[in-house]
Amino acid sequence: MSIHLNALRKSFSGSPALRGLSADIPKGAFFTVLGPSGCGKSTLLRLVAGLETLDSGGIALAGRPVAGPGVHVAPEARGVAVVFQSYALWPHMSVRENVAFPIETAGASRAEAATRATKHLDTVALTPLAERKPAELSGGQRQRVALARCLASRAATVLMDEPLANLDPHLRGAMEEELTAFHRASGATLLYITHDQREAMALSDLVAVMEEGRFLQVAPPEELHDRPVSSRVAGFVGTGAVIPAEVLSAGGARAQVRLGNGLAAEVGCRPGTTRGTGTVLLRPGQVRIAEGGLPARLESVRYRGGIWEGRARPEGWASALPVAAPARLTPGETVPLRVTGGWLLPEG
Ligand SMILES: Nc1ncnc2c1ncn2[C@@H]1O[C@H](COP(=O)(O)OP(=O)(O)OP(=O)(O)O)[C@@H](O)[C@H]1O
Repeated sequence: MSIHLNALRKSFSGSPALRGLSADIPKGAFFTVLGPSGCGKSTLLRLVAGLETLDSGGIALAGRPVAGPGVHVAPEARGVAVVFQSYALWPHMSVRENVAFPIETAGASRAEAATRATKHLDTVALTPLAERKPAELSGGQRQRVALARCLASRAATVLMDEPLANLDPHLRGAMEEELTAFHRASGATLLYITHDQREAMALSDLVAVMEEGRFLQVAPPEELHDRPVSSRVAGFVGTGAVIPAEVLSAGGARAQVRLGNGLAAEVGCRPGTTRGTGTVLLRPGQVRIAEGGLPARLESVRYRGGIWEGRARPEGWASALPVAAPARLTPGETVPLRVTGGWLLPEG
């Protein structure tokens, strides 16, 4: 079901956690909230789940107001399932019972609950471990039990608070696949919380970048990466450099700019951009080593599996440019740079 968030405000002892946050999350979307620790992500999720009450604003699920002035629908009546970082499994129940129990309490017969539990344990490849207790499982396996329980609940909306945070990197990759499969299989609307930008990019249809109780930008991952609204958003997503620029001319979605003290480039921009000063975001792939380019000294180099990424500073420049190359780069060497892309930031 769709989730409508309208001007949400919430303070704790006078300090605001949410400061007028609004968004429309379409039915069936994988919607991720990305932001640093303390920006209000868990507060938002708890408000949607009904575990906190709003100070002002309103929340509607599938068009039905569930929180707002004079309205507070109880968590169990909202039709949402929540997966916390801690998984919240019942320790005395087997894996199978952990999945079947909520189905039974929701009114299904014992036989029906057992059938559905079996089906969903199979989906997350846990059938061989169905009779174990949670204590006898790895972190990733526990996570899969929590996912199976979510699938079995047939909740139309699933809220997930950093569900992969406790897993090692290898397991995270596998669990990302599970999450994508889960989303596809269930057709549920997912409100997913993370502070890991790589995870947000890999999983989501839409990402909201959150800072200090507000969304700075809500967009599909590619748009957030290639066309962020501000240097703040650019800083949350991917790597790169923000360079002062002079806009020489602009037409449609392209602008001719002069970067730093004289490097010419054509970059993307919002329609309606005018001449003047601005800032340009350059991603590593948008600066190439090419004959006749501006000489720059490599200050640092990192191997990224298949490509080398470095930062190179042209003489007299205040900031270094990101550079990517298929061949080995060596710190200290001077390389000729050409800019082959970039994005003029709308808000500096
Ligand atoms: N129950 C509470 N009582 C008092 N302050 C709270 C409470 N819950 C959250 N806060 C405060 O509200 C702000 C937002 O907290 P929240 O847990 O939503 O952030 P977060 O983005 O989820 O952080 P993290 O990524 O570290 O979990 C923080 O300053 C936090 O200290």
